Amino acid sequence: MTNFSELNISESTLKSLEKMGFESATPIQEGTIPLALEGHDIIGQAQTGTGKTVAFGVPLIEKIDPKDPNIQALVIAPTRELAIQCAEEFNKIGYGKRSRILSVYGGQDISRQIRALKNKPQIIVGTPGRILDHIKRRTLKLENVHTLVLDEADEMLNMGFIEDINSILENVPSERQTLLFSATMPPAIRKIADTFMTEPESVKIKAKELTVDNIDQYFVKAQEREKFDILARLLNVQQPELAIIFGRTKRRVDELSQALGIRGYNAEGIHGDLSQAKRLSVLRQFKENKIEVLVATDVAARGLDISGVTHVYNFDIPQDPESYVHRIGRTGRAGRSGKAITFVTPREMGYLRIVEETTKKRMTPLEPPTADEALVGQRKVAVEQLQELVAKNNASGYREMAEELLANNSAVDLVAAALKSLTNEPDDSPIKISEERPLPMRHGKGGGSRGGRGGGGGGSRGGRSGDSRGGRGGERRSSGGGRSGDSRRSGGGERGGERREGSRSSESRRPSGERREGGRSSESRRRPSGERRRRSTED
Ligand SMILES: Nc1ncnc2c1ncn2[C@@H]1O[C@H](COP(=O)(O)OP(=O)(O)OP(=O)(O)O)[C@@H](O)[C@H]1O
Ligand SMILES: [Mg+2]
Repeated sequence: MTNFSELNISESTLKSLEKMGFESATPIQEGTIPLALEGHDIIGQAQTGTGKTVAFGVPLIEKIDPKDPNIQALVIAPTRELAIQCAEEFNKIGYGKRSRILSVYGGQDISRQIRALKNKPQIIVGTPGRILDHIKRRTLKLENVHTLVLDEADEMLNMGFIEDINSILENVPSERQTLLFSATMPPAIRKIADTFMTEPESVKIKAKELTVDNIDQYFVKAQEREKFDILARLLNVQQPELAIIFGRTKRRVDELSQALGIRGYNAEGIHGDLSQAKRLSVLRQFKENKIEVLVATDVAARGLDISGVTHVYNFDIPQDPESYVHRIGRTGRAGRSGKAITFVTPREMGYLRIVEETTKKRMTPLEPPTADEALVGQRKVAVEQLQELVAKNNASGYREMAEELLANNSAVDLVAAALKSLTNEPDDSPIKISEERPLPMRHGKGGGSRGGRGGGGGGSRGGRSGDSRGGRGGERRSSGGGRSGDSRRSGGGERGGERREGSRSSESRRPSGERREGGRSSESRRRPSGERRRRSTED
């Protein structure tokens, strides 16, 4: 454990870190901060939730000249929420130096941002589309930028932002320091490094597994139509403090959050078709524990740091192992423990194996709880609630009524009735969740069956290049349309249900005729150039 004071950090920043409650540097911070302070370009890789933001945030803040009113640093992030979160973290790190930080992202009134840009921010954190928009409007001047950060660069590549980033960088001096960070570094990241960086130093925190140890990983094998009831029972039995449920499409997220609401859970959905105000308010309520279950597309998979997330459920297994790593990484952060439960249909078992091969970690099979077990879970909560109420001792207004009731009934009957009324009994109100098509058949690298666990993946449909793209006739999506930031965010031309938001999942909808290469690395799944589409909603 290294103390921050050993890392050549200024007094004011050390004070900020202390104020943030950090005692010692995490390995990625220890590995990158001194190198970055020496001016090297850096590719930093470390598991989810291990403090990468501070790893680039500290050198960034250290390099800001407080007397220089120009924009000195630019940080690019793939989603709006992440841009905001980074800016908030920098505000804390830069507290002592009074650094001026501004986030710019799509979905927020641009004239407000233009006014804010006039207040001489020194650091800009933003999403690619909106940054580009400001450049085109000449409201963002980047000629004095000396430090550039790409957070979750591989995701920006997946989302088709590479051209935007290229255009942005034409406006940033080539004489600069570039820092690039992510928990996963698929081979395609090399391309970004070659394009945007100068002799980068790679700092990879060696770990046996790609996922942190403190996340217990399970899978539940179930048919598509059984998944919702199993999910509801799992929530009853596992009693998460805060849970994130990932679904594959926006429609899925809408249906799931509604269905959970009907069954009595405090759930809300978040995806790219919601207004920015709604996205932010849902996230805020979740952070404040006013919502217990957040249902999300991959828009919430990267980088978001919400303490108290004890469970992540992959209602749909993600298509890419990288997406899996980031999704489950929303729990088990900063050394806390967490549980990740992934639903997989028998047909999709091949994906599970690919995920396991990538993470180098086996998931434990989990038997779906029975309705009785779920009921036991809910009753336990009712007992706890009742005990809490007694402990609070503020029900004096009810004592007289209680005595009356006790005069005419047995105490046991009364308490039993009270418990029953407090129990959210698993209810069977019919819920309609549209069935998702299973992912195309796919084998794990090893291919063979694993001791009766899987079985499923072996199909005969020549899957990889074929069935992934066929079939979903009538699907449309915005083609990226106008180049300026806002135009492509709304995703207005897309159809309600059919869209996928997952990173590379859009691959599966490529018009036929384009071959998807086999192999499991995301390099091999990268879209051929010229076919770069962005996920429509995130800038
Ligand atoms: N030195 C430290 N000591 C204790 N906690 C820390 C330290 N550095 C960062 N943290 C906390 O750890 C949590 C995770 O940090 P951060 O969001 O930067 O992770 P990350 O590595 O970027 O994860 P992801 O890959 O998911 O983006 C945050 O709540 C952060 O405040
Ligand atoms: Mg991060």
